[in-house]
Amino acid sequence: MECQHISYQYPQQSTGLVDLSGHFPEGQVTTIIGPNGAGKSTLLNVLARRLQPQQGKVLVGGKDSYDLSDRQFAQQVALVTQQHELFDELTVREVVATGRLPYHGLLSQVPPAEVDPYLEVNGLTNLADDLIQNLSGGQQQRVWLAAALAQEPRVLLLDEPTTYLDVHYQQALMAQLRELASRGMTVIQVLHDINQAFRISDWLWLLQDGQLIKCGTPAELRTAPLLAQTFKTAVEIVEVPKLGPYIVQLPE
Ligand SMILES: Nc1ncnc2c1ncn2[C@@H]1O[C@H](COP(=O)(O)OP(=O)(O)OP(=O)(O)O)[C@@H](O)[C@H]1O
Repeated sequence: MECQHISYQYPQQSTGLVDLSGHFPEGQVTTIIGPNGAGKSTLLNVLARRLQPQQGKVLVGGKDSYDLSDRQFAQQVALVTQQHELFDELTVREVVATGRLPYHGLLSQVPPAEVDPYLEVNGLTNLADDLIQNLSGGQQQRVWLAAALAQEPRVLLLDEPTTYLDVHYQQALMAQLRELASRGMTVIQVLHDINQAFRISDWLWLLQDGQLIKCGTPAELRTAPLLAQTFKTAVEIVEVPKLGPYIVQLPE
């Protein structure tokens, strides 16, 4: 996936995204980081075709994303976000089955055998017949991930996927994302925890005020002056035994 000169402005807003260009390496985990209001979610929504940029293009597999039909796009790109359409009356199995709609068109046409593996791999088999509205936030998050994976996308987009997850499931999710990338999926996520972002990612995009300040490997971006300037706080990078470099925010 690649951005070419993307600019996006919300109605009556001056900020959004300003002339972003860069790529998201195939089969790798990229994390978009930056302070509040930097444009991270806006960028993810542009990549997911939920917001149409006023200028520039997003390329998916070398094609302009807007040259693909809705169905073709959904076979290429899946989004896991915190904002969900009202699916309250659906069971877990039905929600995961919605991920197969780009291949079948109607929920009733989706064979259970195409849903079961995604329930299983996300630990949802026992919850399959429960209504999604009766699940905890963390369980719901796993259902949305399972539905996105059922789309069999080349590119998986995730907005703050760890928000409702406890420490155990956060680690399990990060391991799952690494595994998906190792099998060729391009994973692009927004995370607030920069240490987690640096630890898990192959590639990082650092945004500020709607602009791409720098993209590169964790080693290239892990510099105290760059992070201090972008996040407007003093930081130090310390070496923690068994963990490696750790970014610490210093008291004001
Ligand atoms: N629906 C909207 N309408 C108008 N302006 C918006 C809307 N959503 C976001 N913005 C503005 O666009 C800018 C970027 O917002 P965005 O949510 O993309 O930032 P972010 O980096 O994801 O922030 P956060 O870390 O707080 O989630 C901000 O100035 C925000 O106020």
